[in-house]
Amino acid sequence: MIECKNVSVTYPNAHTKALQAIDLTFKKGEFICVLGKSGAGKSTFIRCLNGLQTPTEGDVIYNGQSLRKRSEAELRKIRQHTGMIFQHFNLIPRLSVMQNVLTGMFGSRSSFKNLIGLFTKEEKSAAHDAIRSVGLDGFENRRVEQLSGGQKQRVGIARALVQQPAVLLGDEPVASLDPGTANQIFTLLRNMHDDLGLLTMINVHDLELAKKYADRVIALKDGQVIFDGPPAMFGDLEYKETYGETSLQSKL
Ligand SMILES: Nc1ncnc2c1ncn2[C@@H]1O[C@H](COP(=O)(O)OP(=O)(O)OP(=O)(O)O)[C@@H](O)[C@H]1O
Repeated sequence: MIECKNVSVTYPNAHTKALQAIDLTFKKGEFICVLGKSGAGKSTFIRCLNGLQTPTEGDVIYNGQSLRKRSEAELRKIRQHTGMIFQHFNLIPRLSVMQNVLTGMFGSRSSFKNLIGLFTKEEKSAAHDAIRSVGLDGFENRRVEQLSGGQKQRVGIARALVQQPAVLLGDEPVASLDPGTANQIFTLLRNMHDDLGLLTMINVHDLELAKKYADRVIALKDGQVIFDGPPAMFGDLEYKETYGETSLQSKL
């Protein structure tokens, strides 16, 4: 479904590569967590998968289509069914929950319709359904700035849902949340993943979340893949190699 072929990224003026020759294939139905310490390349990697970041070498093949040399309009079309959720939610704080969720449909509508903010009954009904499915029934008209972090991330997930996603990407979506809320968000994501048969890929700092929810773990270090396998195989040695220190559990 998504294939990375020898993907490298070197940022302008950087001395080292943020990603180095990544060769990986991801299939529908996989729930993947990407681990790595700060600066390992996790965000760069996730952003390459939907064309937000262009590899300086190599290519990303998305459903058989190369993302290389695409115009912004072509990329928007290709990623129409790729939902993305972010650490800081990327919502519009002064707008309502409903208005924020409806922006998830922008990619499939004309710019004119988006500009005048005209939505059909069916579109509004689909947004209502998404809001209900993330547990925010009754919050439709609430301004997003009045919500808690966990509720904001639910809005972010509802916005991704109305895109009718085939792929869901998360760039540290629970890094700003307390452990209990982080678990609730991961439960919601996992249920959504299973119900819709998605390909889900999420950057996460917390190994316990990765072990609890993922089918596959990828660990990055200095822009290279140092582990790719089932969470159960990611032990103390792998932890030490990834983070450069011993896991808390093995110290206890
Ligand atoms: N826009 C940029 N310009 C220059 N260098 C960048 C840019 N974005 C990231 N980098 C560098 O690329 C490397 C990988 O960064 P990236 O943000 O992908 O890591 P990360 O694993 O997501 O880190 P974190 O967990 O802190 O978000 C780092 O060395 C970082 O400093």
